[in-house]
Amino acid sequence: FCPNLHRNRLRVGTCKWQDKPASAKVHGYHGITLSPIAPTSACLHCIQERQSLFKPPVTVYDKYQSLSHRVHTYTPLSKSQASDQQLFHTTKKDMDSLVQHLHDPNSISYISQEAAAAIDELLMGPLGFSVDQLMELAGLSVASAIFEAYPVQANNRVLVICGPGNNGGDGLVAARHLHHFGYSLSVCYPKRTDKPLYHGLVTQLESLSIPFLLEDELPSILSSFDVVVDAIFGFSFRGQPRPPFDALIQKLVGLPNVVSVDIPSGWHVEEGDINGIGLHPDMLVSLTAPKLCARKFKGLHHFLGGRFVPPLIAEKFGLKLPPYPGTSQCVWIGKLPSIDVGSLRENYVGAVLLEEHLNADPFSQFKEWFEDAVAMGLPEPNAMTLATANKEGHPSARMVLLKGYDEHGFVWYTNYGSRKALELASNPWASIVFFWERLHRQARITGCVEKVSSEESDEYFHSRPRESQIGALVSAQSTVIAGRHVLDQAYEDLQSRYADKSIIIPRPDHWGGFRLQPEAFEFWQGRESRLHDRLTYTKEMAVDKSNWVIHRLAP
Ligand SMILES: [K+]
Repeated sequence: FCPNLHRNRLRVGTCKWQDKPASAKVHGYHGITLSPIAPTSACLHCIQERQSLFKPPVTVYDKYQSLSHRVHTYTPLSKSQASDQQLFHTTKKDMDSLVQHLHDPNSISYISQEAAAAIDELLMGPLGFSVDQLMELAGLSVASAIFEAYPVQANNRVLVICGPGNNGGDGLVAARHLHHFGYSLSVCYPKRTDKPLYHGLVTQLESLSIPFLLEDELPSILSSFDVVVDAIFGFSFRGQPRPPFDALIQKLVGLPNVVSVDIPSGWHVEEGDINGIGLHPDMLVSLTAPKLCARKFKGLHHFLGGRFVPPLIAEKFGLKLPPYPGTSQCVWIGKLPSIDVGSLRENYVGAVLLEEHLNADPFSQFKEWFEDAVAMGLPEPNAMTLATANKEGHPSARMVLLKGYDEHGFVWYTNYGSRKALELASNPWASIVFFWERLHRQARITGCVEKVSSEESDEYFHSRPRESQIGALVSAQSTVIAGRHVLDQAYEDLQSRYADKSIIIPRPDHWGGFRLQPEAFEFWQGRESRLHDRLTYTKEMAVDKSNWVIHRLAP
């Protein structure tokens, strides 16, 4: 199962467990006990347990086949990773459009206060929306965007400060969703609106035992929150903030990780901070369309939410808005940050690799990790870097796809005239490396390489799609060619030669498999503060050469 927090749904279908007994497994700090087949009450209990135990900084990996648990909206360099699922569900046109918006934020419309109010009226008048409906979607967008920018593991404690209007209502809704996403919520709502909609939202939060804090309680504890949501004023704000909100807004000035809903509170809706309030949030979630003041926003994260604008409104107001990826409720519209490569680092928190967890046999250990990578839905978990060297010791490395593994070794297929094949012919030693980034894991395997039997190559060759078979025939890999047309022409010729699908395409002699027979393995588990776990299996030091000897290496 997958507690698919961000997408507002939970997969509770039948679990797929590859070649494994129905067993519980402990990862890292917390054991999550998974029921073998139908994840019903036991799993729901796990989720509750996960939410209550899930204090930062802990990562728990789910071991069952699932959708990627992270869903993303193209946050460049966000702390989260772009999900392949999401990419696949986005059309090429939308992708192009998104990329264009990322590179040119001016391609998005910014609207005036008057236009925002007029859109509001249209939506809730002739277009048939109700306020609670829009508020629900707006609040969900805000919660989704926060989930993207401030992952729950590292930013668990969230305070939402709500104002007296609909912006405050968005905050109340967002608080509820954030609670369900696994955050620990507190709300400050000093001037409650006396309307059934707001009473309902407050009751919902109270039923989740979310504490409501008085504004007097805030000064001493504000810094204890990881994220503070400013849902005080939105597009109807005018003039100077009046008490008690003036003082409340001042408490947000200078705080890190402030998220403003629609407008940074106290800012003029069109001109920005002309009141000299000094609030400069880290993140802004514009709703429906960014307001003019958002042009002055200089924070790290700018998202657009409110995925409900019908084309009629976009046409009437000449709105240029980016497409939302996949099923996402928000889309990144910030400026691409300049990249300091040296500062790109991930702190690997969560899982551990201890000697007592390790299989005595490295092939079983690899199998377990490989299956974890598959179960996590990682893209191309079988992609590996293959490093070879020629007889002078000059190295070369490239990515290849693992096509099989067992106790005899690790197999991939290639062109026997390629650089790697030529290098292997003169120096059979090679190294392969798998990096499963989302699991913070790396597996390194070194050994001697030999060609697989021609029967094995034949079998694999004929299992490939016909187009790939033709591709293998076409490409004299690693040789210099005059241009792309050489390949296209040869491909076309062969396609017509083998147009009759009953003709078996012969495997060319220059194409086949290699098998690396391991002499050494290293399993690397990223840990906090660079104190990673590294456990090796080697043979050469073993007294009995058939046994593997395990050592721990300093990280
Ligand atoms: K606001």
